[in-house]
Amino acid sequence: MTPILLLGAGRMGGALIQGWREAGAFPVADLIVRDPNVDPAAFVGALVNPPLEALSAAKTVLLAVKPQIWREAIEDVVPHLAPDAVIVSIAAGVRAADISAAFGGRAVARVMPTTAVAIGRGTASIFADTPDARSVAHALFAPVATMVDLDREDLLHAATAVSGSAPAYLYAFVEALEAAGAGVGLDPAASAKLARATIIGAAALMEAGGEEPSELRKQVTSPGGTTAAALAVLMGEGGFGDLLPRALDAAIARSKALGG
Ligand SMILES: NC(=O)c1ccc[n+]([C@@H]2O[C@H](COP(=O)([O-])OP(=O)(O)OC[C@H]3O[C@@H](n4cnc5c(N)ncnc54)[C@H](OP(=O)(O)O)[C@@H]3O)[C@@H](O)[C@H]2O)c1
Ligand code: PRO
Repeated sequence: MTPILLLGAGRMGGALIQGWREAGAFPVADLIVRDPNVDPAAFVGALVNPPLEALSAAKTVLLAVKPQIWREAIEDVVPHLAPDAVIVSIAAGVRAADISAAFGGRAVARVMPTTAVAIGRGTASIFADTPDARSVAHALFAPVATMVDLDREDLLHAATAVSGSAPAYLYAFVEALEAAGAGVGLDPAASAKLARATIIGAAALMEAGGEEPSELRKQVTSPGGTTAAALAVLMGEGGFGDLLPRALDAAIARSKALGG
């Protein structure tokens, strides 16, 4: 399945390269990077923006450009690809059938990853047209992500809302917690330190103990105590139970729109 051609090496393509490097998954010499403004020094050892003729060596093509420009980004590439190259797209919303048609009928897998692939702790929701394409997607993401196979392509919209976008929800929560802590009198630096360490510790505890989030929540929530008072706000009317379905609906609608 190598060499791997990355069309786009921005935040997500770059995160994958970093994760593969740290996991020792694919030698950097097996990577071909095509991204017009990339600094070759960031990908030493890879073939960076080679002449189009060199792209015929690629066995796997990772489509990692913005959904809005994917068609123009592949136009001059497709005629140079090997007939049996497998396409793996991480572009939000863009349908496998459209990608396959634009790539001359080649097999396609779609993956919705998260940025933590950079440290081998990503998540990857995977859908593929064919078993071979699914195997290629598995091989790309197994070294850096927890994988979930989807048996219907339309579920990728939901997976994007629940997983691909979700790291940003957590970071927004931490930002808000830090700001709220400063708002109730903590020094901003102390609030940031407390908020970040608390969230990281809580996530680590969830991972280490294997207990349900609801059980862990109960362990923190003394009857009639401070946590119960705060959760009445966060989980009451207008709280998480209302907000998250609305947020997921918004992400899903945007994912569908990006697919055209
Ligand atoms: N970021 C995430 O958390 C995440 C998660 C899951 C999936 N995705 C998907 O991953 C894809 C990339 O997202 P991203 O966040 O990595 O965006 P990004 O940081 O903008 O990366 C895209 C890269 O593609 C480059 N590019 C532009 N035109 C190109 C062309 N013609 N050929 C090759 N490369 C080209 C861009 O260069 P310039 O910046 O110079 O234009 C940029 O470096 C999107 O489709 C997105 O839906 C992202
Ligand atoms: N980042 C991409 C977006 O915001 C896809 C999921 C994460 O559209």
